[in-house]
Amino acid sequence: MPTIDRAACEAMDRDDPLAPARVRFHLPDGVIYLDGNSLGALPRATPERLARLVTREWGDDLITGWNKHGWVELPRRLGAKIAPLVGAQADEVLVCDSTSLNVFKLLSAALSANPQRRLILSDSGNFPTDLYMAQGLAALLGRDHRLELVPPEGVMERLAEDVAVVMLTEVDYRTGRRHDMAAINERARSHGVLTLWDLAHSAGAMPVELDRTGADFAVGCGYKYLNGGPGAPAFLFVARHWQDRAQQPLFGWFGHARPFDFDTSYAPRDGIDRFQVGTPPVISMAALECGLDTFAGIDLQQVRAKSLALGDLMIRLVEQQCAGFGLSLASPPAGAARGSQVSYAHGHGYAVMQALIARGVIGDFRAPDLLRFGFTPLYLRFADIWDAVAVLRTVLMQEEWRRPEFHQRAAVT
Ligand SMILES: Cc1ncc(COP(=O)(O)O)c(C=O)c1O
Ligand SMILES: Nc1c(O)cccc1C(=O)C[C@H](N)C(=O)O
Repeated sequence: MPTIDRAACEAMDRDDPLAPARVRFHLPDGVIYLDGNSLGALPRATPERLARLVTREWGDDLITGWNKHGWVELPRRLGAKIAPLVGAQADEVLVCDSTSLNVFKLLSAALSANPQRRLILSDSGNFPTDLYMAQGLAALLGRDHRLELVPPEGVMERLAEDVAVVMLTEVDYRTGRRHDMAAINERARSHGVLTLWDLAHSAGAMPVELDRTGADFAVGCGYKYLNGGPGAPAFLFVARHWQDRAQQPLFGWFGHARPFDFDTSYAPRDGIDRFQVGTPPVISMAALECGLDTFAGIDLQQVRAKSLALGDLMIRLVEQQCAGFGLSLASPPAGAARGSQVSYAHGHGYAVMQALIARGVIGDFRAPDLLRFGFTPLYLRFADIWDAVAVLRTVLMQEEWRRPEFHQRAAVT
């Protein structure tokens, strides 16, 4: 295979139809950001929008802001902006709560919709909070409810008549391995199993087709590829036909049909709105809206094509520049089986990542030994991948990771 040089990467940038989107973001000088799969970059519009919201809408308009500025409609308005990113109708998506909480709400709703069965199926690579939520819910419900874990490659085979709901994260947070959502939804449907998808590592990074593939329920994060800022509210999806049939377990007043009647008995709103619980976090929602607006006019097929091209480039350059330094590819080499990240195992993975970060290449580390590099097609350039791999080569060749300060574990990795 011919070697690739920086000029070839620059040529790819010149041909990139998404290159103009980079100016929509604030990106600090001297940093190559390969962690947008954990916390997306700051959209340029966000600071001014938040300043206006705080000083004018809250500062000057006080409580009247709820009606004057449509704060109460934010969960639906933002849901409608996420809907096209995940292949849903506008009235099937709601922005609210955290991903963890939404997993709990929708898992409980799915169990209520499949009452003859008690088993929640997931895979052993799923993100821990999803599994914890399932364990907590099973403990709360009792009556033989339980969570069963199988290896990711064993999910299809385990879908059978005893499973109530299969709960999966489409793209594995550690390796980037991608489940075949269409095939799993189809097999689940044929066995009467409901589906709950976590799209934390999919939404905004690739097209998702919830309706077309017949997904029942889904959740996702606002702070990763959707660029909503640290702790941004999450979203949930409930297929139309379940909205008035599946029981939302948390009876909050924002899910009430007439919250300002202050009735002492709960009566759910129609449709997706019953999945709201309490007051929407208006400031965080405004930041998330700026993140969603970075997708205006963006073609998701182009996002996917660029995401895979960035990943393929990284894999080729690491082979070319970093062979013999103890890295082994932990992600599927074939793009179709991968999300928007590439991971490598290394015996000193944590320290290698700290050394990279010290040189301005920000990825992250996932225990026990994975270096994780995420690709956000709206603001990454092909030349950034070249530069990041050059730094990785230096760190490995000069064994910079041996420095003691790179071995001290931080609280958040
Ligand atoms: C797949 C997945 N689900 C859920 C979460 C987190 O959920 P929460 O925002 O509730 O912390 C993450 C990342 O933190 C994740 O990667
Ligand atoms: N949510 C996070 C946080 O509060 C602190 C640090 C990282 C995160 C993450 O999002 C981690 C991420 N879900 C992952 O894929 O590992």
